[in-house]
Amino acid sequence: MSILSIQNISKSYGNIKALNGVSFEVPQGAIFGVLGPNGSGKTTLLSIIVDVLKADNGNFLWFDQPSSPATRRKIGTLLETPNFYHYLSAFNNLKITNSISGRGNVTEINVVLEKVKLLERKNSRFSTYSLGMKQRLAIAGALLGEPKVLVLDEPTNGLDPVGIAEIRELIKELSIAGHTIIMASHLLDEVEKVCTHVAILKKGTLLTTGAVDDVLVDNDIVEISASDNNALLNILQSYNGTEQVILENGLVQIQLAKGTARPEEINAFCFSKGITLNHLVIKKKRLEAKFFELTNN
Ligand SMILES: Nc1ncnc2c1ncn2[C@@H]1O[C@H](COP(=O)(O)OP(=O)(O)OP(=O)(O)O)[C@@H](O)[C@H]1O
Repeated sequence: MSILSIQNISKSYGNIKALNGVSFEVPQGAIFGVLGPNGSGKTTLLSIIVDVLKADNGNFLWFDQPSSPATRRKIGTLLETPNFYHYLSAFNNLKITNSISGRGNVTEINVVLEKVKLLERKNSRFSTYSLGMKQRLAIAGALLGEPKVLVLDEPTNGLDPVGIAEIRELIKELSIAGHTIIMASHLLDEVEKVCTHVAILKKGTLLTTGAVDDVLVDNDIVEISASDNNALLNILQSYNGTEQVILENGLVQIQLAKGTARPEEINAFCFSKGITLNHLVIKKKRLEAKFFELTNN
């Protein structure tokens, strides 16, 4: 079953097209990253799927059903930092969250505090919390009402490295505990480390989506040269399996799918076409380079 199915969603603010016909599916149990640079439409998309904003076109289904109070009860959201009271304890702050949102009940508060590892500090004032603890408390608030799905907008934004690591660990633990997680991020590294699936947005358009291992797979790059690199480029047009062949810094770069680089084959192919190589090196394409290429081309 697909937890969320987004179909052809578009949204404009005046003449700014924030989302342009975006479609993708979030599988059950995924940690799904919505990845894109600033301004690519991530917050707009998350706001639409939690009914804070209305799409101009397109629709979305939660648990194969149109959005309704019943589906919304199964979704915990954290789109912006909640306004917790600084002079109250974590426990009392969550009591207020519970009474305002109507989600969950008071007996659940200790359970969600335990989940985010704040139970021991439940009576400490919010003002004594580190930024990472404050964010974990915000996630605890989103966990009230036992949601099946958590929607988090840039959950590690503004945190120090320790806080970031804590939140990433927590997200993985919540996933193991059975929650499907949908999170926006502008950090490729974060999506690689935390997410199982990804949708990459650029200026409101979906560039690609799928399992992280498939979408962000490393490519093999074979770098070769000969005395006449233009002739080399030319013959490679008929070499099977290349994804891209370019001339860069005086070397010919052949991009191949991961694990398909066979240097002896390329060497033999060039030789059979009358070209002797004077350089042959295999490299891995950096994921950053791939992300840069995806979002810039
Ligand atoms: N209320 C608004 N009024 C006008 N334009 C808006 C509004 N909200 C967002 N936009 C514009 O829509 C586009 C998408 O913004 P959005 O906040 O969804 O992107 P984002 O990927 O979440 O970016 P960021 O990471 O910076 O928050 C941007 O060009 C933004 O300036």
